[in-house]
Amino acid sequence: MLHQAFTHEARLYSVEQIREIENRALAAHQGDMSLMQKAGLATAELAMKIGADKHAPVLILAGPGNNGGDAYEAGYQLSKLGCKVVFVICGKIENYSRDAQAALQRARAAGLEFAELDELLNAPQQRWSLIIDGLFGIGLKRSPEAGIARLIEFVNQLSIEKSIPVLAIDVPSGLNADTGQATSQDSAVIQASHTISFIANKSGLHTGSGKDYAGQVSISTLDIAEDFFPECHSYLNQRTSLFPLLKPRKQNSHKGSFGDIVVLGGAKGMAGAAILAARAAQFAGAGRIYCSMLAGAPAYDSLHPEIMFRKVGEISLPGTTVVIGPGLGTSNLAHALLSKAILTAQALVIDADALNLIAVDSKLRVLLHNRNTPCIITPHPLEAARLLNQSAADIQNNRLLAARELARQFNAVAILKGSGSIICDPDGKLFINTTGNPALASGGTGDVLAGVAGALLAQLGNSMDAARMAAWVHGHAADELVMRGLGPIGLSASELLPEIRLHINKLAYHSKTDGRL
Ligand SMILES: NC(=O)C1=CN([C@@H]2O[C@H](COP(=O)(O)OP(=O)(O)OC[C@H]3O[C@@H](n4cnc5c(N)ncnc54)[C@H](O)[C@@H]3O)[C@@H](O)[C@H]2O)[C@@H](O)CC1
Ligand SMILES: [K+]
Repeated sequence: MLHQAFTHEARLYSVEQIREIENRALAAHQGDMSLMQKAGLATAELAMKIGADKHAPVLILAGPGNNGGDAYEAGYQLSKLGCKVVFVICGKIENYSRDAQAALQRARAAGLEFAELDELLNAPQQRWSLIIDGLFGIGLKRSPEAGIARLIEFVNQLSIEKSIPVLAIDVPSGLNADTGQATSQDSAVIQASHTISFIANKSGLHTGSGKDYAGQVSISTLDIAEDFFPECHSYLNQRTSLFPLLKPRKQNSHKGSFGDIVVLGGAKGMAGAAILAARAAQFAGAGRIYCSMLAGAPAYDSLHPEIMFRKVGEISLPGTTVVIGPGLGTSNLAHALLSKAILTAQALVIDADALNLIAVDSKLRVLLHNRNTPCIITPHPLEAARLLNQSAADIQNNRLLAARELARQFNAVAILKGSGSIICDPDGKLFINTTGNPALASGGTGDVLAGVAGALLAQLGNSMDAARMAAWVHGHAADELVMRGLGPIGLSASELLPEIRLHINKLAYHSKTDGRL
């Protein structure tokens, strides 16, 4: 799919790329307003929509860089709209850029109110209609020091206690716009209800801790023309770009048309994992589903007798899509099955213990790397850490980099699971998934994802398309169930299955709106 097919909201740029776009746009300066004035105006307009009103003042935090400049412009515009604003200046203003200085002067000349940080911290009873965070944006370099960290914590607490919306300018202060992590483990980050981000969308707002801090994200390009934006390689994985992938089924089709899935897993005590993956493949539309369990297969699955159980040694893999890993264990038999699957399966989804086996065996790594048939790997951060010989914290500190490395080293499409799952191919093309919630943080949901990915891989033939659709539909099913009050607490992996089926059908058969069949 071409870069142009994605909206500005769906394209994700790195801070380095955004700096380049900004510099070129500044050099080509067009129109009467500076980029900072446009950023301020866009912030003020959104502020009016989400809570700024004339009955209680707006608290505006302005930091030591251009993010602070945006904050002055926003306050100035809000005052023109009749709102009372109170600024708190944080950090030195001597190093302000020309635009930020001009913005501060404009706010001062308009007679707007400025308060000292201590006054604010000592007046927790003051009512605010909205808090605007203009402390740090993409220029954050280190953890906010003690004074500012205290302010961030104060604002976070105040906004929760008094239900005050918090609008972050560009990036919630303290969050790394590329990685979606705080600068260090316990450093303070603004907890925004909304973020208005400028020039382009940023990965860090959508993965790792980003979703927790950014709230609802909107993008303003500041009217920078399309030609200033280079091709990008990272996108949001949204419903609209999944539509064309799954075609309505032909009348003249049969069960052989939609692929044979073989689930390999289910060592002693873990049989349920393989059954969940097999059932998920059924609900996601595979033609025939076989399941081989190391613990010994039951005669049939009484809830889904359509699943066919075979003894481990009796299953033929060529021509099938193999989902290997759910409950597989790391025995010698598991290892032998994995080598066989890598060598002979037509397409592969590798999950859970199968990934753990690959992590410690260089021969399996080589076999996998040398495959040239479709393959999806689905590690969670700990499995990714084992595969890349890093810690889970290293993976989370730069999830995009980790996903790219996984896809490259293992020559597969990687789904790095977690909040804002990342789907990446070996060429580095990357999508951040937009669906999912904490309901998915329970046992069995990974087995379901693997089964769905297998079924979609068998139907679509393309690993990236299948991985994107599987991640999206899996998360969307959980979102829909939570909306109906069936989670996040206590949602079981099995309950995802009919919901996943519903949304796969909607993707294949529906108009672009989320209408009914
Ligand atoms: N240049 C422009 O005209 C535009 C700037 N924009 C805004 O400008 C922001 C980027 O501006 P800057 O590059 O000035 O960066 P920031 O405003 O994000 O912050 C950088 C400043 O904070 C200091 N700093 C960084 N981390 C710190 C810490 N932990 N404790 C204390 N001080 C710290 C830096 O030394 C520097 O002075 C964007 O996020 C966006 O909000 C956008 O509005 C687009 C237009
Ligand atoms: K900010």
